[in-house]
Parts: sequence; C-alpha cells; structure tokens
Amino acid sequence: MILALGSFDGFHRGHQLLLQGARKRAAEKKTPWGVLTFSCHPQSVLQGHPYPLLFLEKERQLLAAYWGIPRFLVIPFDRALAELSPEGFLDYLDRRFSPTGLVVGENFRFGKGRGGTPEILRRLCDARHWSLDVIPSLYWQDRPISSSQIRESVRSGRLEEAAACLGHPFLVQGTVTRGDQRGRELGFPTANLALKPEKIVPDRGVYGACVWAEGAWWTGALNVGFNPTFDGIRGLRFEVHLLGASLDLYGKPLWVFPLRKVREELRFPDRGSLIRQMEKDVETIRRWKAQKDSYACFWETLHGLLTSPSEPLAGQPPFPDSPAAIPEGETSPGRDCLPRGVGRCGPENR
Ligand SMILES: Cc1cc2nc3c(=O)[nH]c(=O)nc-3n(C[C@H](O)[C@H](O)[C@H](O)COP(=O)(O)O)c2cc1C
Ligand SMILES: Nc1ncnc2c1ncn2[C@@H]1O[C@H](COP(=O)(O)OP(=O)(O)OP(=O)(O)O)[C@@H](O)[C@H]1O
Repeated sequence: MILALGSFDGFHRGHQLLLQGARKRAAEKKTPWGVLTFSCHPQSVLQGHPYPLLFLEKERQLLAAYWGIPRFLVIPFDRALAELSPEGFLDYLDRRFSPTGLVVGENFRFGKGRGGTPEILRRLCDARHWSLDVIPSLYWQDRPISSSQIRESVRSGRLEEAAACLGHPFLVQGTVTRGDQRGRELGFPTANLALKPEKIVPDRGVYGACVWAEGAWWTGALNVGFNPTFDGIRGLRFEVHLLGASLDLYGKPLWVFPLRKVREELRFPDRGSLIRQMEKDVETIRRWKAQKDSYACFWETLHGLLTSPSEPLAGQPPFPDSPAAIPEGETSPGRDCLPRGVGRCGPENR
C-alpha cells in the first residue's frame, strides 16, 4: 500500500497533489493507496491545548470521501508517538500498515523534535525498499499553500481566497440549537449552530452561504456575531437564515458553506433599521447566483455523499487524468494541477 502522510486539516490544493501522486504510484505498483493522518491534530498534543482547526473529524471525513480517498487511516497522535525517532516511526508504520511506499510534501517533518526530513526519509525508505515521492510545494500568490494560511483567510472573512486554495468552499457542520427566538419576529428566522471552540469560523459579519438542510440545498444569509442591536450578554452566534424555507430545524444537522462576505455586523438604533438592512442583505445574496453556480460540481457530488453517506467510495478515481490549467495566482512550474472549483462530478472524473 502507498501512504500519503501528514496532518491534513482538510485537503487543500497542495495536499491534492500528494493524493494524485499516491494514486499514480499505487496504480504503477498495482497496490492500494490511502492517507495516513492523526487525531487529534499533532499541534494539540504538542502545544497542550486544543488547536484551532479548519475541519473537525466529521467534516474531514466528508472531504476525504469527496476526494475519493479509498483508505482514510486516522491514528491517535499522543506523546508516545511524538517521541518516536524517525526510524521508530517508520518501524511503527511497517508493523501496522506494511506500506510499500510513502508520499510526502517537501516541507514534511516527522519524528521526535520534527527531526525527520525528506532526506532522512529517503534513506530510511531506501533501506526498506519502499518508494518515496517527495512532492514540491504548490504556491498561491508567491506563498506555499498551507492549512495555516487558509485558517487566516477564513478567520478574516476572505472566503473566496480560502476556496481558491482549498479547491472548494469552506464548510461548517453543526446542530441547530435554540436562540432567543427573535429572528422570526424580525421576519428572518435563523438556525443557530452549536460549534466546538476549536472550530475556526469567519470573523464577525454577514455572509452569503450555501446550506445543506433536510436533504436539500438552500441559499443562506449567515450572520456571525453578537447581535449588538439587542441588549444582553451572549456568546458569539453562528446563525443562518435559509431563503424561502419554512422548516423546523431544532436539533437537526446543518452543513453551511460560507461563500462571500456582505458586510460587517453593526449595531442598529432600532429593529426597523436592522430589518431594512437584512432585506438588502438578502437581496444582495440572492443576486450572487454566479458565485454559487461556479461550484455546481461540488454541490452535486456532495448531494450524493450527504444523501447516502455509507455508499462505498473506494476505487473512484478522484482526479482528472489530463493536466489542467494552473489557475491564475498559482505557480507550480511543470506540474499538473486541479481545475478551480473542482471537477469531480463529470463522468470523466468519477
Ligand atoms: C442577514 C442577517 C444580518 C444580520 N445583521 C445583524 C446586524 O448587523 N446587527 C445585529 O445586531 N444583528 C444582526 N443579525 C442578527 C439578528 O439580530 C438575529 O438574527 C436576531 O436577533 C435573531 O436572533 P435569534 O436567532 O437568537 O432569535 C443579522 C441576521 C441576519 C440573518
Ligand atoms: N503547498 C503544498 N504543496 C505540496 N504538498 C504540501 C503542501 N503543503 C503541505 N504539503 C504536504 O502535505 C502533507 C500534509 O501536510 P500538513 O497537513 O502539515 O500541511 P500544511 O498545509 O503545511 O499544514 P500547516 O500549515 O498546518 O503546517 C505533508 O506531507 C506536507 O509536506
């Protein structure tokens, strides 16, 4: 088996090159391939506190299915694993998974004190007769694409940039809880999501979103903030109004895909002013159809995965075989790259 190794807080466009590399190498050797990653994120263990993440486990599982990763192997990351030498880590991999090849990025470090470099890995793999593919970093606007950089883009509400680097829109999964039940009085009922503290969400503001609820896609007006127009102390709210929906969503799971920021959250002098602004927000978001349509393939593929999550995914080739154009802003001379917006829903890709 060929294993792509890493923390994988999602599978950004740089990671996608690793997946592509693993699939090609596996086909050549006529062996299966998969991703080997960790839970918790190594930084949570090394720093001793929950590490803010783009994607929690359920979300990461969905994305692994989306990318057609046939074996998604998650091993616990603990102090004992962190203390292994590079050689000890490979012995561990050998005992548990008997790989015949590894795929890593050029910036991959592993083993105690991050002492294992790709050069050390090369020596250790050669000694075991394993193949090793070291994939050069994929760049976006003069910087290597990284989960850390995408976390910053999401936090600061730069969702188009995050989506360009991820290859799909950012997403948030959560269960609907009760708010102050004021939304429906305002004419804009909102589903409030309970989120774990380590989940990264966009900064305070109003956003256009796409939402999966009750087995269907909806256009959503998302507000992230503290509702400063109203008195009282409340924590950060992540609440979404589904355009044209009349649903009882309490206790139901929702998948929210924030696409683009509309404006900052403001304190209005009265309810009437807030309502007038919300009407404008909804109109603006309704007009952003093109934004949503540019991810048509993504919604279509996810529709299938969310409707029948137990559908076996193994064996589906996740990537186009032909090289696609490198999107604007991205530089990676001489290497194939996935098209922007993702193209897995056509028969050629699935
Ligand atoms: C599109 C949209 C924009 C919003 N903008 C603001 C805002 O600028 N300021 C504010 O105080 N609340 C804003 N809100 C939040 C409302 O105040 C909130 O939805 C309402 O108080 C209902 O809260 P509830 O879900 O707890 O009942 C906005 C909500 C939506 C859906
Ligand atoms: N831009 C990239 N291009 C190609 N490979 C990459 C890129 N970024 C990371 N990798 C590789 O992908 C695997 C997973 O890495 P990891 O999850 O640590 O990525 P990261 O995006 O650099 O995360 P972080 O920013 O949190 O360090 C590793 O083998 C890593 O070397």
